[in-house]
Amino acid sequence: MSMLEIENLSVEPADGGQRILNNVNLTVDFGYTNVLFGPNGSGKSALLRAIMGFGDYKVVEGRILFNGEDITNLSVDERAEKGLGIMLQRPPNMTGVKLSSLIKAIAKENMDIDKVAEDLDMKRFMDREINVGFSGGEIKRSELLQLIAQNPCMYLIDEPESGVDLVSINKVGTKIQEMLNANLECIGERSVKGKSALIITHTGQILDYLEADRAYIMCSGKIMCSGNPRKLLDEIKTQGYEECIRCKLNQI
Ligand SMILES: Nc1ncnc2c1ncn2[C@@H]1O[C@H](COP(=O)(O)OP(=O)(O)OP(=O)(O)O)[C@@H](O)[C@H]1O
Repeated sequence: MSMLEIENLSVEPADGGQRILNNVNLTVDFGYTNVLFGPNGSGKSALLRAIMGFGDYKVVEGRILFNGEDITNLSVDERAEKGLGIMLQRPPNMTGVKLSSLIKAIAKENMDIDKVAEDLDMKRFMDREINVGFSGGEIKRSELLQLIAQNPCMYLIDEPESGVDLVSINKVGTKIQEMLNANLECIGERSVKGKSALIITHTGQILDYLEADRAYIMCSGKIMCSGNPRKLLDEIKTQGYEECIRCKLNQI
């Protein structure tokens, strides 16, 4: 059994429209960090949002298993209680809500969140309204702080490096790896010490700071292949995503 198992998942927009994900199969084993590559509009964010259970998508086929349990029809908060957490690509502004208030509400007792805030250079943002006027890098670091505060067993991370300078990518990537390695029991009904992650990355820059075990390539809402993250990234850099179809033929 893996921590996360996506079985034959097909997803459509909740308000109707064309299918976004088609028969997606993907797993993340206990203690593994997997990455997801794919061109713009291929369905990567939709997959992460569907795993977390956001209402903008409806599952029309397949299922999502977490720690062996079918969570396909659970609400977002039920999934969060079971140990899933997400760092969004474009989180909304939360006018009127200070970052410190949200962190206080969500932080788990066993988490030294002051230290995390300091390491992410977020202490000076604690009295500010969440994301209001934040730069691209500040939004990412704030999102990561919120994710870590919840201490989930499974980190779903959408493009941690987009719009982020090299120093911030270093901070974000290093902190993700540190938290994944931390010998700290994460939340969920089946608490485990080995946390797992599924990370969307376009450039692969984050791979300079964290160890990824397996990569998947998604094109047009389908998983085309999987394999060694560095090897697949090199193939994308030299041959582009057009090779996805050929890749499908050589599927691992
Ligand atoms: N609610 C929705 N209604 C209609 N179409 C949608 C909806 N959400 C996503 N889509 C479409 O589904 C496709 C996949 O979107 P998604 O955001 O998952 O792509 P992505 O791979 O994360 O792209 P990027 O790398 O640009 O962030 C896109 O063509 C997008 O326009």
